[in-house]
Amino acid sequence: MPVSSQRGDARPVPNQLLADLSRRLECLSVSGADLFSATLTVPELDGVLLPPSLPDLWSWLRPGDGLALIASGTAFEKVCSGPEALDEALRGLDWTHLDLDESGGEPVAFLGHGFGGPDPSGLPPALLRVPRLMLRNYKGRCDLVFSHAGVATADELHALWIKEAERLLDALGRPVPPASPVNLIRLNEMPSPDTFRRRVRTATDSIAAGRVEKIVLSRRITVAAPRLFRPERLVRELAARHPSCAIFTVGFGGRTLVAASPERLVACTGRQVDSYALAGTAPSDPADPFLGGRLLSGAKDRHEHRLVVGWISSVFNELCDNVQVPSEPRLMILGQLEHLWTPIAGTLKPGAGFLQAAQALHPTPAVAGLPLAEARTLLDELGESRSGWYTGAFGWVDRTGDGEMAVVLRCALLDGDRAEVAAGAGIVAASDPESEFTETELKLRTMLDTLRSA
Ligand SMILES: C=C(O[C@@H]1C=C(C(=O)O)C=C[C@H]1O)C(=O)O
Repeated sequence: MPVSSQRGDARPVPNQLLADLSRRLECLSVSGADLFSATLTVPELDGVLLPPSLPDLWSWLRPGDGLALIASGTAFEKVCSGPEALDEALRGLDWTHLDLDESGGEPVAFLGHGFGGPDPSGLPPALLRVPRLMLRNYKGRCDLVFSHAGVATADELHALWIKEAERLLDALGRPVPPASPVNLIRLNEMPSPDTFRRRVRTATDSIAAGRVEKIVLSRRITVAAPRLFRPERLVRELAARHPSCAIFTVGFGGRTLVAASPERLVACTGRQVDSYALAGTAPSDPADPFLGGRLLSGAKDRHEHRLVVGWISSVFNELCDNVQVPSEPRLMILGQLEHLWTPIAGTLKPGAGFLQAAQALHPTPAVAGLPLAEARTLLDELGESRSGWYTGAFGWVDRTGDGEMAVVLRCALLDGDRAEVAAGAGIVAASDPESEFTETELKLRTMLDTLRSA
């Protein structure tokens, strides 16, 4: 079984890799701990950055940072009632780790959740998963992390882990050829364009009446393709087009959520934590000599952005020391779109951790509104519904509390030949229904254009 690197599907990996893994994993057995993981380095797979075709694919990529986490199988999974329950589930785990090559590579749990409230897609409100096998590539170096929940003899553990390694290596050996673009058919749209415009008007009336300062309204479209969508093909397209984004897949019950999110909810390394305020959007025209000028000098977008910066800063002031907030936003350019962007950083206070920060930051006013409670009430009154974890969060955390979660945006929920895509826009006092509609169309296009080649 020749296995080749996914960089150019060109570099063969020696066939004895599986035999070597088998030898190195001999004589390990688990007793006592809820969860047991073992990490070993695998130079033969260095440079593998893209996920292969695997059922129920879970993966997290930051192509720009040379990071890929590719999961195969499940050692431990817990469906939770919401983000708070994720924290409890993780805290309660007794997790032992054996670092066979002393590479320092920690095992990770993937975790994600929806926006909150009913989710018509039927995805669970929150999920925690530790894969049976995770391939991690960071800056070209590869390690494999094997995990198991419950007691197992050395023979049982060996058999389970080698079977999973076989499955992953076999999948990595199969190339993922690109596909020619197809036309997509729009099947349905929620709400209709006119209803969306009407909701924007009601929202600006509510803002004028002093009920809320900002509210985010969204649209969702289901499309059909003349072939089955392939998550691994969509990931390749997204990684090529948006290498600075967090690109992730969450496979569940035959469907797969795929996203290329520009918005970091939280990232944590040691005690250092940061989050992105991303709000204020305009079409990006590379031929425009005043690129970004409209956004950086526009009163409406600056106001919309300032509200998000202020809110995230106040969460950071509760949880962190040395909070750093740049005085001026930068511009984030993503294909046809540009956003106002302020990265906010701090040092976690004693007692505060990654999951606490992730919970406190969800949902930011970039995806919900301000003040939050009133915005949620108004969203319900307007009939806004969020499906398939859109505007929830997804990411990973290791046992030491290092990790990252992204806001679920620029996403598609793939189901056979169908895909559901969603996009929203922040509404403030000066918002105009037609421009907000156009903004959501542009955001939808990020995913719809890419889906044509998936
Ligand atoms: C809600 C979305 O995007 C959010 C809203 C933005 C805005 O209103 O300008 C910009 C980026 C995101 O924080 C989306 O992409 O669906």
